[in-house]
Amino acid sequence: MATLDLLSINKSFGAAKVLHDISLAIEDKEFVVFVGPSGCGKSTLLRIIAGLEETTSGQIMIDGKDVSDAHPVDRGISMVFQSYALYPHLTVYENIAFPLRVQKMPQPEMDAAVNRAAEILQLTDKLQLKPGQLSGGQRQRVAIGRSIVRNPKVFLFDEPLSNLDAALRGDMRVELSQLHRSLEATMVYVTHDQVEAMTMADRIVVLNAGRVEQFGTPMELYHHPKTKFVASFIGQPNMNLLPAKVLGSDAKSLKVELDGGHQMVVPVEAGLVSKGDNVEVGIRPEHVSLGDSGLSVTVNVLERLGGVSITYGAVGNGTRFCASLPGDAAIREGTPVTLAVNPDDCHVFDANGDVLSRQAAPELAG
Ligand SMILES: Nc1ncnc2c1ncn2[C@@H]1O[C@H](COP(=O)(O)OP(=O)(O)OP(=O)(O)O)[C@@H](O)[C@H]1O
Repeated sequence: MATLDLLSINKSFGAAKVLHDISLAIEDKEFVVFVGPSGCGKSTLLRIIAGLEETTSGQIMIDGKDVSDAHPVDRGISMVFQSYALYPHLTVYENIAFPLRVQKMPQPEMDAAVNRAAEILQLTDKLQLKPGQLSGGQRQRVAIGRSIVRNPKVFLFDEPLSNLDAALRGDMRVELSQLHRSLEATMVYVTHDQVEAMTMADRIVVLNAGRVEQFGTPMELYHHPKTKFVASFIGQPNMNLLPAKVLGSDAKSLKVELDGGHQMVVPVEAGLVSKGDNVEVGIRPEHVSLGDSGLSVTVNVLERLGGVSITYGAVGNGTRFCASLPGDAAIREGTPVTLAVNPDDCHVFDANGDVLSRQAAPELAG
């Protein structure tokens, strides 16, 4: 398998610049997920790695070798598409074997390679069927099988699960994670679904308008988002962002008043923020609990999922607020509740959307 390095990749389509100076070092055997909203450039970046799209400038290195000008088939990569791209008139065996037939691989070797892939993907008893006789999940596995037999240095996946229903997507997520472990392969996976990113990735690249917003492990992004964009993109339900005013600060903490009047001291450095400035305080729905003091929230909609109760309501001047409370929480639609918030769990974003650095030990600010 292989390392994959992107060095200052820029891409424009005519006058439109869609990728801005992207540099990433992806390690051998890593599962890296590119995630971001529609149009942020993730598919273009993947296609550039595959050689299906040219860069405007920058270099692509696979295992330390510059492949920027190499033909796609010479890069040692294999790509699985959202659309499966199977041949409907060929059997599963022939679909998986297709790249090996093109290479004119001898039949015994081809049988061994296809059978191994079919075994890994639990398709052994489907090899003589046509794609039309398979479920969506099985078809996607055939497409993955066609990648595996090529024994690539790097696997690329472009939204491979988006045509599947929710339950099957969940199963395929687990299968892909297991596949990654058993193949010990370097994999790059594109999705707009942050749950896929969080559950499968060793590290996630969050893209925003053609720029890398943050590159880190799922838990780094969840606990230490560098920007409001990352904070609100990672985590489900989305992080709440409450307008707040800075009342004061010292070296280690910031005192704020949230929309709705609740005041708290958050253990973050003030940086360039000072008294009177407007900031936003990020509070994850799962980081609040029913309490005697805290945020006063009117519950508009309540979704009881059994394990958790999700409430959608409003604080202060109507700012939306979502809370995820454990179990069958004792709350009712249309009634106000008080939600306790631990300042250690809060994030503060300045007017540019950048997070204020966190301090370990909170201290009261004046
Ligand atoms: N061939 C092309 N010609 C012109 N513009 C393009 C071309 N391909 C992509 N773009 C533009 O580049 C930007 C990034 O597109 P890209 O498909 O990489 O986004 P994405 O993040 O994968 O989005 P999605 O999740 O919707 O697939 C978009 O603004 C898109 O319109």
